[in-house]
Amino acid sequence: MATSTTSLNVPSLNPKLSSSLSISSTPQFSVSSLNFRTHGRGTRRFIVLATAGLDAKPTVLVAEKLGAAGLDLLKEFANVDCSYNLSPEELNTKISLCDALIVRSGTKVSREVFESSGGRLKVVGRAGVGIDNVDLAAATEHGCLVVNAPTANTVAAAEHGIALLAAMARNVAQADASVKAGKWLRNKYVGVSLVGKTLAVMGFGKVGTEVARRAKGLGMHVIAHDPYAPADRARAIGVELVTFDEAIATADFISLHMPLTPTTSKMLNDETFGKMKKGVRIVNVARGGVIDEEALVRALDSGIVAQAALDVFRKEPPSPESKLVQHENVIVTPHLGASTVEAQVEGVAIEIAEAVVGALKGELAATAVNAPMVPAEVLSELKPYVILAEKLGRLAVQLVTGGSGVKSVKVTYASARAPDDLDTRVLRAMITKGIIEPISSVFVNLVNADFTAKQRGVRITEERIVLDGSPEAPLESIQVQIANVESKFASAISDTGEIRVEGRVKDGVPHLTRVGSFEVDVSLEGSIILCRQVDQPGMIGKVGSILGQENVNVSFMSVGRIAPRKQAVMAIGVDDQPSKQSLQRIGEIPAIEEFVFLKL
Ligand SMILES: NC(=O)c1ccc[n+]([C@@H]2O[C@H](COP(=O)([O-])OP(=O)(O)OC[C@H]3O[C@@H](n4cnc5c(N)ncnc54)[C@H](O)[C@@H]3O)[C@@H](O)[C@H]2O)c1
Ligand SMILES: O=C(O)[C@H](O)COP(=O)(O)O
Repeated sequence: MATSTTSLNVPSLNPKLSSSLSISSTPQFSVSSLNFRTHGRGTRRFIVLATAGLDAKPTVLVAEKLGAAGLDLLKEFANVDCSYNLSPEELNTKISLCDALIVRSGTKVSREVFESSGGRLKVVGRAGVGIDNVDLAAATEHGCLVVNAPTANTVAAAEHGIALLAAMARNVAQADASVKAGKWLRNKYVGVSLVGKTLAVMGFGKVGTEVARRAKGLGMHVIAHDPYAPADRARAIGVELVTFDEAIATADFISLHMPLTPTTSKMLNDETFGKMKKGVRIVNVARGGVIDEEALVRALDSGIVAQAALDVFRKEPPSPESKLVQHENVIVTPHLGASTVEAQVEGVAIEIAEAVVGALKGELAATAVNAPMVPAEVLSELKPYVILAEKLGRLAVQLVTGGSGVKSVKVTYASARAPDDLDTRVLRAMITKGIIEPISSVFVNLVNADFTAKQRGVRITEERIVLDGSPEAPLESIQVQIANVESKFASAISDTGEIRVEGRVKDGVPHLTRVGSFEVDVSLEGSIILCRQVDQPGMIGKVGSILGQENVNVSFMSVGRIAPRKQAVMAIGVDDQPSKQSLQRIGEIPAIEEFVFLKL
């Protein structure tokens, strides 16, 4: 049965999106724009979650206990529903009313959760490090950002690892139980010393490093195995990085600190236990799944493993009858690694609340785990190009004749920057968004852009033209070409047979500068009418007067022509949508050979 405390009476603070850039207006809380804010956090890296239309409070479901400091932060911005111990069915039902979900390790955020959310769930916040309880693939497919709190429980977990190490070596738990049972077994509980022993730290990340530091302070010889850790970081604290086999073969104690992934799953198994020093002692504050638990029982029974201290289990809570839990040489704790007052009341709670609120506001998420990381300063510089990219995608796809099928898109960036100095992932994502959103009900953001394109069979290739000259601006132009399609505006087809639109940023404003083989210049605001005509005097006036009669404001007009009195393309920017009748009258102007109305 779920316990539920809901706090909805929070101050009527309307979230303000600072420095925000709304690219399209879609319903509240739908993720459909990119917002930028530089946090001034030095070199931290960020990704963008696109969020739009936040003119009412979002709802955050907190499904596991979160520290008060975090809840207070959330309540300043959102309606907060604290509902603990939800069954999977209850979670699936509730989730469709929530914009964000915060969990710890006790809640499985499965594919069904994302499917049940009906597209409303925008952020999952994991109040801790391990994200093995969140279906990341499903989150990404649904455009849902997953953020975690990767730093605030590091010391707590490391201290728990050391606590278990010492408690195991000195039989603290067993001796405590026996004294409480009225016994006094001074000979039975003789322990082993830590000083001078070799500790193998498996996974030399944040927690592993802190465990290593502390173990060195206890006089242990520390080695570590981590295929991805830099050797100089290990050397700096006097730890040698070794191979997996060397680590397990030489260690008196093994402490596990790697994440649970398909590669690390059951990495301690019958075979690897067989390679260990007889009498090895194992501490696990990482994840239960990295050990084959049945194999560990066999290794304990055979004496290969003298003792084990376990904070985590494949299935939590483990069955009370579990042979492993009941083994006399095993001590256990109920996944307490992160559970200190310092880590939970403030640390993790604040870290995750800030990440979730920031993501809901459309700010840059520093701790996103399922989206590409793009530095804030890069995003800030690319801001107008991001708008340009989406609008070019949107224009290009509207030029495709219905039923043609968009399969092959080529994006060409012309820039004086060295290729390594231009990160185009956000631009590619926004072009994808521009192309896919007008032709489907799928909502696209930086999280799911590549996945969505792949799923719809749209192949997006990118090409760079390296220009001479000053690399002041990141880009000179962006060109979007759609191949193997017919166009409802034949003039948009380039001499090489693709639909082609090109744009650039002028004075911070995105402009359309080429359609097919015609050069134009129209700012990408409002909507655009493209007309092909025989170049002759009075055309601008004729079209302008039809629009004027309907009070449609013309923001920009530009004519691109092959040669005087030959074919020309006129691009007309309009603030409002003209009526069908007006568009029809424009089409009936004798010199006009074809025209198209495009919404931006
Ligand atoms: N018991 C708890 O309450 C508790 C608390 C915090 C963290 N944890 C667990 O500890 C893990 C580590 O946390 P962290 O903050 O140090 O994460 P981290 O990402 O900083 O470190 C994980 C390290 O494991 C390494 N690694 C990955 N694959 C490996 C492999 N096959 N072999 C060896 N090393 C490998 C990575 O390179 C990385 O350096 C988390 O994933 C989480 O599951 C548990
Ligand atoms: O991965 C983590 O951060 C730890 O396992 C802590 O999990 P918890 O938040 O459920 O205590």
